[in-house]
Amino acid sequence: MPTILGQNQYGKAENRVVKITRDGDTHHIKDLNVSVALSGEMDEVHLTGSNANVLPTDTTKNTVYAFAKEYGIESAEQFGIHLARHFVNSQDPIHQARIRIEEYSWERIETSEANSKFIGSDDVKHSFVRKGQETRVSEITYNGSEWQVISGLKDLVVMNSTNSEFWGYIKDKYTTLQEAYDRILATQVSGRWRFNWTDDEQRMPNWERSYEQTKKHMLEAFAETYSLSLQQTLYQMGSRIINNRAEIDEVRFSLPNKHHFLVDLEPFGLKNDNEVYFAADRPYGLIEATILRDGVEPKIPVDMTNL
Ligand SMILES: O=c1[nH]c(=O)c2[nH]c(=O)[nH]c2[nH]1
Repeated sequence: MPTILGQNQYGKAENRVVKITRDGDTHHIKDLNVSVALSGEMDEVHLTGSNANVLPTDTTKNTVYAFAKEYGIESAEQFGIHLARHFVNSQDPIHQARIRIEEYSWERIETSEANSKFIGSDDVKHSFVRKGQETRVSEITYNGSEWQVISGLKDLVVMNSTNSEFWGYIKDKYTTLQEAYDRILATQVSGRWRFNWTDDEQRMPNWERSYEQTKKHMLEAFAETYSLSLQQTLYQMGSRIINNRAEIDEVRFSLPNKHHFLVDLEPFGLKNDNEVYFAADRPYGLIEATILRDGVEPKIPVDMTNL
């Protein structure tokens, strides 16, 4: 039975590229998910197995990272135009390039005036929260006499583009991790906090204001902590809440370490001066801990996935 090869395309999908532009100590982020699809004279590779017309998908991936360095990422559109033009103009067998780009937007974490004075600058210029609302969660339990209220949030994505190090850890025969003295620290915060209000008769917290303030303290602690580990940052976020919110006795965080690896651009004759990163989605480190007011019993479940 004769068969016909129909439409076909190929390339590397979902190249996660993060570009940090450093303007003094003010940093700017571009965070893209870039998918490349090429088509052209590709009959042979499908029909006979000859790869003579195939630019490897691996090369298309490398090109994305190299172009982030060479041309910068002014906008997704401008970046996509550079890539598409390059693939079509540089390789005769490639007649069409389709570049699809998703862009994740980031906003700066604002720190309050008092804290800014405390850290001696107007604002933290390297701390960001990803746009798009987090999910706010709560769990209310009542047994006829006592209340337990736990509130929290999930899917709040934050990043520090500097002021994070990780070194001095155990090295055994399986350790390959290089010590880091200036790395990106990024996480998707899942946090729960338990109120000490248990009784109708007592004054009830202002739940809305409490949430806003708790989130603010948590974000400020993330932005202002010079981090030697995500564990240390987590503890600072929790204790900042306990110290500033009298209505909360216990905080638990589950923080995935969203790793950003510097891309090796040396093979392309380019220097990567802490600018172009590969944002890996898995596996990830998972750092979890509870922070308690002194003398208080822990009640937030260790596993918060169903909370
Ligand atoms: O902040 C970190 N804590 C760790 O425990 C850890 N482990 C690791 O490989 N990287 C990191 N980073």
